[in-house]
Amino acid sequence: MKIAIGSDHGGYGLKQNIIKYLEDSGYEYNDFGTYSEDSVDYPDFGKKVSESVAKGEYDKGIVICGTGIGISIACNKVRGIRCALCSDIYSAKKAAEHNNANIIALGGRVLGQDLAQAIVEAFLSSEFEAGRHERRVNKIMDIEENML
Ligand SMILES: O=C(CO)[C@H](O)[C@H](O)[C@H](O)COP(=O)(O)O
Repeated sequence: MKIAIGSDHGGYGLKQNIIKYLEDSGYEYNDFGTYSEDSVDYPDFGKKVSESVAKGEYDKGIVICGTGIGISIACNKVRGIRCALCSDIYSAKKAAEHNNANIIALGGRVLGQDLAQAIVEAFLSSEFEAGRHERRVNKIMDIEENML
């Protein structure tokens, strides 16, 4: 599985920790930045990760800002992206199983490193269950296709 990961300065520290987890777990990944704690704008990094996932270059994405809110909003503006902001393991698992989320957003100023790693592990190791959930996800994508 190929993973795209990105953050702003508020998520930089947690991103480095998650990258270590990805490496230790044998995931292939690309780090779209940011590459320091210098102040940057989270939409720039949400866009890079989202476009790479939407194009099919990566299977799933991980994005991190201070709260996870701003970068998740930005990601969800990209056609084909279903980005789920998660602060617990159950939601991360269900984001994959029920919502077919292709990006998870985390709050670098919200989560401890161990919990964040467990959330990422739940998201990456869970698969879409389809069935009744497929109908609902299709309705979400219909909204995107027919936006005003
Ligand atoms: O979600 C966010 C904004 O909606 C993020 O937390 C940003 O990382 C945060 O806004 C950055 O704030 P800063 O004061 O510029 O570090």
